[in-house]
Amino acid sequence: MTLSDSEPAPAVDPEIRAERAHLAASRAALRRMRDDVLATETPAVFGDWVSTQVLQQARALRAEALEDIPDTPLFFGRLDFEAGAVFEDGDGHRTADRIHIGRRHVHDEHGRAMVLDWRAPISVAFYRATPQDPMRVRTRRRYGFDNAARLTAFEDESLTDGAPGGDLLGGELLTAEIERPRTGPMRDIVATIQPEQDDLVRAALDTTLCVQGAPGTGKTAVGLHRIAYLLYAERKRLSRTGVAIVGPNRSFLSYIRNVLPALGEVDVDQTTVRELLETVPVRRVDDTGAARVKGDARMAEVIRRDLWSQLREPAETLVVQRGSRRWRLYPDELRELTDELRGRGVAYGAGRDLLAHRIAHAVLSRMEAAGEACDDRTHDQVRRSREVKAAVAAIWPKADPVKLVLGLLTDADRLASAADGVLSPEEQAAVMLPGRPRGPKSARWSEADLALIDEAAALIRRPESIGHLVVDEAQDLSPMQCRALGRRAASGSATILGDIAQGTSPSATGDWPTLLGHLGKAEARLAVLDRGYRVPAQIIGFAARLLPSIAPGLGAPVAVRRSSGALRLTPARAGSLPDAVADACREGLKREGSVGVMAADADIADLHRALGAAGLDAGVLGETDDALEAERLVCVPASLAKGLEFDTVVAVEPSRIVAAEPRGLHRLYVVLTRAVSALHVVHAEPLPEPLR
Ligand SMILES: Nc1ncnc2c1ncn2[C@@H]1O[C@H](COP(=O)(O)OP(=O)(O)OP(=O)(O)O)[C@@H](O)[C@H]1O
Repeated sequence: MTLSDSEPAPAVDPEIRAERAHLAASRAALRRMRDDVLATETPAVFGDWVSTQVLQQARALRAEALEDIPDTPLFFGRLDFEAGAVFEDGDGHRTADRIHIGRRHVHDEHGRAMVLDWRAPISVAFYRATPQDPMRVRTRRRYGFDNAARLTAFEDESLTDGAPGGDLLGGELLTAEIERPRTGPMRDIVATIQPEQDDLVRAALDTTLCVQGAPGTGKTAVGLHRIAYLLYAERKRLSRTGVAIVGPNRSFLSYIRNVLPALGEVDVDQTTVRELLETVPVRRVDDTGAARVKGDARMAEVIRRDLWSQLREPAETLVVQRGSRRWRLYPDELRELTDELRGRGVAYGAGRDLLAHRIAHAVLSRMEAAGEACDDRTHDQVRRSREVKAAVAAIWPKADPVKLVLGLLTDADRLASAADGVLSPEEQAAVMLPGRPRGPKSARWSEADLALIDEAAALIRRPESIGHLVVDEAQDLSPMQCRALGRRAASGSATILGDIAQGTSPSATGDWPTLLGHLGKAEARLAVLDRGYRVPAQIIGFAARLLPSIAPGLGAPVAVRRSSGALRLTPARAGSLPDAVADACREGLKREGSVGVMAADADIADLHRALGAAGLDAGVLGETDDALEAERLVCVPASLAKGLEFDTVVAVEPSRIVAAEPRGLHRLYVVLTRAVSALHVVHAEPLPEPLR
């Protein structure tokens, strides 16, 4: 129906009108705050181009963080407190105690808060107050918005009228948010974070957290919101040391990339383990046996032994010529210096530098004893002399991590001596590199090799640590990858997120304490999330039939949603499978949201072609970074499904997904738990046994 000029516009509730006015005023205030930042002159630091650039970059980042994202409402809630709980003016005269809560802090030109940041301590009550413990809140208000971010509704919850609160906080607006048809990349959940999640989001920076959570319990959401929270609460500390999130692959990172910017955080490194460790190009996938041995923590001992076996017994007397005089250090003295350094547990590279210093020091002591005047310059000259350099090179040769691992994995005798008593002969044979690479560039490295190179690199020089590391899908990390990540958070803390039942890598962990031990974070706080916000109960019930086989002892999440008709199984004849898949896609596309067609990786190309022939345009995940944004219908190789969600999932031929890899049942569990509204299983072969 369209309104003609003569018809009056429908009356807007005065409360909504007032809230809209506050929203508009807040938006204007945010614009002013951003303009102010942009208008500040960054002082040109005289003659210091780098400092000027740093200041300008900081200003640009601040301005970017204050950008108003048009389809993201600036506030989403309001708390009305008991009078005097929050604000009190100078005369002791109490004013209205009301705060609007939003994604960032907004103030007017007098500095008065118009919207308070959800991360501020006072906002905690929005997420935790209940009628049993109202935290001085009288009323909690939540807002509803249309797709254009126009405020259209609100919902008040009285915390003082004695009515018992529900199990979940958020009432109908929460239900609407959870049931919202999914399209494109992930969104933040800042308006509806639940108490059990908020408790993890706001854990102190020094706490290393490990969250085991079934599919859809909000682990990724918790990890992202925790980053935003920590950057707010500990901005000073973290601006020096940094924050990073490590996800399983690029498609996943692309799926989550909008969440932190929507929360005003634009300066977080989002990466994969492979990218983090990639010092040589990866050109090969290891077979399961090799990957398992290379990922085993025993490899650390093999590498350590090989590196240190390069030290040589001092055999020759060092003679340093200074003017007409010669100064000697005998092999015994050199051995003593070397042993002392080794005993101190220094990194290999640092030990090498220190040896040169120690030798120079010993020579100088001799010179001084003979009455020569020495100073720092003399020390430097001796340390850098040809003779001292040659002695250090002979005793403590330079080491290169890539060459070390290449040498170890291409020379069976060298490996045998480093791995003696650590790896069995079969295990040693399994890790050897194929072919006869002539050098690091011609070797065909695998992803598991990267962690070995990183181990060697860290033994030579310890890497810098970052302030906080969030690792998602951590159950798939090998012990060697854990060590690599743990080193990067050695002086910081970490948030480790995962689900043992979704472990698909050859080295996937069977329990968290072991993995945390490899990370060097044995003291982590272990938490469990078990309320599922994504997958409807019927689908979870179906997928959970796999649990006794893949993760005995782990339960299914308690689904927050039921949706009738969410699960469909369609048996098809072999020849008509593509038609049945196309029909299922058409069915899914009738709804509002995204449709993910998931199949064994090897079947995706054929499936994509068949859909095209049936007149269905589909993207292929992994081929382009924006497949999730560009298309509503996306073909998803099973190996890339982890962490993602689609409104409808069409799971094609489960038995082939299972047969494709050793942990195929785990992979199938991941695939079956990606659907928000509907799961349609299409198969010509019999379903895997637990699903029959
Ligand atoms: N408190 C909440 N309010 C609204 N939506 C939520 C809430 N918690 C989680 N969700 C939604 O549930 C879905 C699943 O969340 P998320 O991807 O973080 O789960 P996960 O535990 O990482 O799942 P998986 O292990 O399957 O990858 C997302 O769409 C997320 O937005």
